[in-house]
Amino acid sequence: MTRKAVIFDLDGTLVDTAPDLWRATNHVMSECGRRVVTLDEVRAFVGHGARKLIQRGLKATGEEYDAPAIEPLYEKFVAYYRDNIAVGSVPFPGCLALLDRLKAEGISLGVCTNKQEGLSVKLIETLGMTAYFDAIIGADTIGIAKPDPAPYREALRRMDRQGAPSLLIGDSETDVLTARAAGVPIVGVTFGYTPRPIAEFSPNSLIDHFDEAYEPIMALLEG
Ligand SMILES: O=C(O)COP(=O)(O)O
Ligand SMILES: [Mg+2]
Repeated sequence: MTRKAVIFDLDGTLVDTAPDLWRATNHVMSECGRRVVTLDEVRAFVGHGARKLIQRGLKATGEEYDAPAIEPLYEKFVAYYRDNIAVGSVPFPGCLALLDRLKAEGISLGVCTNKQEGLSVKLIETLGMTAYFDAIIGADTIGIAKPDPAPYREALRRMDRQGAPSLLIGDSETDVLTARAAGVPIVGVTFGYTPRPIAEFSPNSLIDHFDEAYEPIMALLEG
């Protein structure tokens, strides 16, 4: 059996979660008497967890709140999002076919996200994707978020793939920095959420669609 591992970012990489993150953000914005934010705005706010997403929404629509004042908004956001986690969220085109193909090769698959672990597990379950993954690590799993490499390494540890050839697939600068810090290659996807195109951060490989992902993944895992 191969000892290889592929670890995926979640928001903007495996799953197009923006529609539901957008609704949850506007739920909180309206509580604060703010204007509605657009879907494109929310796509640029994602990447550093829900607290940062809310703070960016507040900044775009008026005054920012200080950290303690974000907490009740965060609670409201999470409660709403948990109940509406996959209303409009779907895996990106070609995602499931790629996961099937990698799994058929015996490659261990994991998730390393800055979303909360509980929300990530619920989203993946709701979309019927649980069986693909040997580990799902969120920002709160070990209390350390990407771009620190610790959550990536924790995913490998739980997958029993420490020291094995592995790589990260992600959509943002955070993912590129995480992979660099972990000393592994990064495949960037161009269809995700990032204020600056991921190409600017020079990922080892860049794909526009999951149909293009298999060959570069296998080549990078061969090293
Ligand atoms: O929840 C976020 O802000 C980011 O999540 P991701 O790390 O899966 O892109
Ligand atoms: Mg992402």
